[in-house]
Amino acid sequence: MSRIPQTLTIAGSDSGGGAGIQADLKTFQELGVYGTSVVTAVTAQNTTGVTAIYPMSAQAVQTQLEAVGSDFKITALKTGMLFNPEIIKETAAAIQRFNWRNVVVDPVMIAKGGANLLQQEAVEALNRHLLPVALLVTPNIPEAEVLTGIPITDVSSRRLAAEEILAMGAKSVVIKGGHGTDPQYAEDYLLQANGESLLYRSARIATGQTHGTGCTFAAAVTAQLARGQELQDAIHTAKQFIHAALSEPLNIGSGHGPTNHAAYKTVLAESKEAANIEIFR
Ligand SMILES: Nc1ncnc2c1ncn2[C@@H]1O[C@H](COP(=O)(O)OP(=O)(O)OP(=O)(O)O)[C@@H](O)[C@H]1O
Ligand SMILES: Cc1ncc(CO)c(N)n1
Repeated sequence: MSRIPQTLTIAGSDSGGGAGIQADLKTFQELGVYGTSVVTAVTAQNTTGVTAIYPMSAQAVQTQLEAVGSDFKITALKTGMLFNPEIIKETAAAIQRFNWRNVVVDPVMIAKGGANLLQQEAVEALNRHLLPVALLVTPNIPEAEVLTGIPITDVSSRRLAAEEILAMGAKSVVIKGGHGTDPQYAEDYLLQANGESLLYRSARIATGQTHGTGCTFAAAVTAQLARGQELQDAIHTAKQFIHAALSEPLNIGSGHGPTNHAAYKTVLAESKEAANIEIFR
């Protein structure tokens, strides 16, 4: 009997349900993998913004990691909001202790409304402890700029920033283009340690309902890795998943609404083209 792939998200709780742990678990479920979770912080949050952050103690994170790691066979995991250096260190230590592979690091820093989800002094800890154990790092453009100190203004500075992130020890990086300035396309740029690069391009959807796009994208990559897909294909599926989730908005909340995590399955069931994603080498 083949067992369901088991995954883990180490992230913050979003009471609004569109980002963080909630987005991750919904995405895992939609893609047919079993999701476990380690909560790093509880946020009071909705589509209009974050009103409070309650970080867990390092010990609370460590004991959750122990509970998951001692029982489940985790074949892929993602990290999201980690908030402070102590939580980052506990996370990196558990990854090593349990010999977890297929580690996707989403270096969550700032919520769409501007709230700081990662303390300033945690950036160095992220670079030092987590990037070296990452199979894939998934910064958006501003996060890639903070990680590297390189302003991303064109394709060559984007490449330079990606190279710098690999130099910190990550095996691959995808710089997501949601924050890009191109009105026509949303492009995600992948660079791997072997020098191979790919560009995933979709049409840019004109919508304000983008709360949790980054979490959802990284969770979809994680689910596909757990299911045995190769990295380049896992990113392709994730891009299709987020494109579908943005295409069929739920229209809930009065601010930046959440994406529709169920849309990808519906699109597949109707055997429509999931999304026209162009890939350039
Ligand atoms: N308007 C859009 N149309 C199509 N795709 C989009 C759009 N906005 C974002 N995406 C896609 O969503 C994914 C996440 O990218 P983005 O840069 O928005 O992440 P993020 O800023 O980390 O998100 P968040 O912080 O809200 O969780 C990428 O695959 C990106 O190409
Ligand atoms: C808990 C949490 N994690 C990540 C994000 C980034 O979208 C958010 N807004 N909230």
